[in-house]
Amino acid sequence: MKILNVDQIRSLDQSTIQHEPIAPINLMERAAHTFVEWFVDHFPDTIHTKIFCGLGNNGGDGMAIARLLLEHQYPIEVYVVRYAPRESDDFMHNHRRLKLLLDSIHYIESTADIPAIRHNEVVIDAIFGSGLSRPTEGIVKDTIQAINRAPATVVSVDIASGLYTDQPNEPTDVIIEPDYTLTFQLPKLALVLPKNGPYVGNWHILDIRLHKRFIDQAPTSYYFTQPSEARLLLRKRNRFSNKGTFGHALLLAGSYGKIGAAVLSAKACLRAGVGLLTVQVPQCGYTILQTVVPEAMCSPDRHQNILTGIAPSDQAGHESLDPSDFSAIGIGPGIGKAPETLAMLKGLLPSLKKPIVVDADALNLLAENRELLNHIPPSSILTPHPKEFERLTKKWSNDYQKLDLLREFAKKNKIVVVLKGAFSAIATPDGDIHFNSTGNPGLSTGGTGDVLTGVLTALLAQGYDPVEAAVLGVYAHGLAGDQVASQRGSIGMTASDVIDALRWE
Ligand SMILES: NC(=O)C1=CN([C@@H]2O[C@H](COP(=O)(O)OP(=O)(O)OC[C@H]3O[C@@H](n4cnc5c(N)ncnc54)[C@H](OP(=O)(O)O)[C@@H]3O)[C@@H](O)[C@H]2O)[C@@H](O)CC1
Ligand SMILES: Nc1ncnc2c1ncn2[C@@H]1O[C@H](COP(=O)(O)OP(=O)(O)O)[C@@H](O)[C@H]1O
Ligand SMILES: [K+]
Repeated sequence: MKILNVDQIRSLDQSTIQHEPIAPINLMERAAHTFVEWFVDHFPDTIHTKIFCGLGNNGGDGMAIARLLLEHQYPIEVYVVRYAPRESDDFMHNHRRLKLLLDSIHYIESTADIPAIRHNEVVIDAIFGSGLSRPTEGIVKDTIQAINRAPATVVSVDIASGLYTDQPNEPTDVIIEPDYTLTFQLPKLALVLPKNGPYVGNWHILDIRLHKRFIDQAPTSYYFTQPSEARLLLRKRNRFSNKGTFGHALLLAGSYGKIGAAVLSAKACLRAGVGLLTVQVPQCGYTILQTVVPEAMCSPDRHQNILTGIAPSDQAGHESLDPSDFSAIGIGPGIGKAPETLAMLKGLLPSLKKPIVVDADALNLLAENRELLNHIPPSSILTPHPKEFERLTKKWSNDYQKLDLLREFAKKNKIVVVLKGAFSAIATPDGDIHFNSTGNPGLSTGGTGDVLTGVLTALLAQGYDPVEAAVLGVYAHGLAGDQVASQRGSIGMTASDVIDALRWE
């Protein structure tokens, strides 16, 4: 699904109005209906609801929502924040209609007009939407602060009032902190950025049937992975397949005290459908790996505690490993940053021809030896969390700047970069950014990144295109987390739970 900018969203409105065709006021009515459908479903107990409206079309939505909630017997109070002398046409239309049904509409012109808000109420925030053009000031600011202080549940219409849709806010800006944002038709860039977490809450998309052809043709470099899109990437298995069909992956993982990282990646790699798996671990991990992941072959490093090279240990007659024998290689989970491990990377990277997966300390070694980036095979997948990404690049001053850095880094190095976190951002060598839609805070626990490395290595080994592997793998990893959360809650989720919940259907 595309993420469009404010100008495109405005044109999308116009295009819908022209091509459907539909009168603007009816489009607003449709938006309000869709909102109320969600609201009634979510708050079935006709809870007391205070609706705060601005004077533009977001306020117009609020007026229409108020009327529809009245029809559903909700006890409502409506407050118009009078910050300017002029209202939009569609606001005025809905204002007139509401006045016929409601004894009184309240107007907020000074702080004395701001009502007390109780905990057992819901607030609907319809002050500003995508038309926000400057920081909130004066009475709007006072009202927003009062709403934020109140113990009630807050639901924002389209986007929290005060939050820009696709540009950074200043830290001093006063913005609604909603529990829910119900946004119309398409996700907005502001909704997927970490710093905006408090101004977004749980957000949902409401389909208001805007002009599909316009959306299809609109240029963008931002996408949000939908379930149907992820499912389309999934390859069907041939009835006559054999284990050779699904590739042979090599994982280079683990060091003394971190063999668990190798175990988690290995198990996840198998659960993501790889045909054959070899794991190279330091010798201290050999027995562990052979015991807990019997499906994988294990190649012990010549070193007891760290990885030093993919040449075999000469004892026990192990066969020599040749990187080109593997359909995909994943490097990094738990490997540490010993000089010998760096030497292994330096020796290995220039010899590689196929895309690999690079994670964790392998990324930190790259950050400390940036010339190695030139030897990463094109289309490889790097999976930094924000701290690792900062080490690879530099500090950013806001999330929009971070996205620019991410895009440039992926383009310049011709690689796929998965910047992990809530709504992980996957940058492609072409400069597109795909935000993931699955996952939850339960995944914020040690080992889940190792699981992702195993998953992505397995998908590359099966021949998935690297961008598709990243989009699908990150989606499936998050979905597994969601599955665990729905069964046992998100607190206490473990990386092993996530592996067990991986599904490919
Ligand atoms: N997209 C869709 O598909 C659909 C969209 N719909 C709805 O329309 C909403 C967009 O409506 P909108 O364009 O009228 O903008 P909105 O946010 O209501 O306010 C703009 C007004 O506020 C003013 N203003 C701005 N910032 C200010 C500030 N800090 N302090 C004071 N004033 C400020 C601004 O003034 P100006 O910048 O012109 O000086 C202007 O007068 C959208 O979010 C959605 O809810 C649905 O109904 C149907 C389908
Ligand atoms: N709040 C969250 N919402 C969704 N996904 C999350 C959240 N926190 C972490 N994750 C996911 O969990 C994984 C954590 O990876 P990483 O930080 O490397 O952890 P580890 O140290 O366990 O390897 C990433 O895939 C990340 O996207
Ligand atoms: K709003």
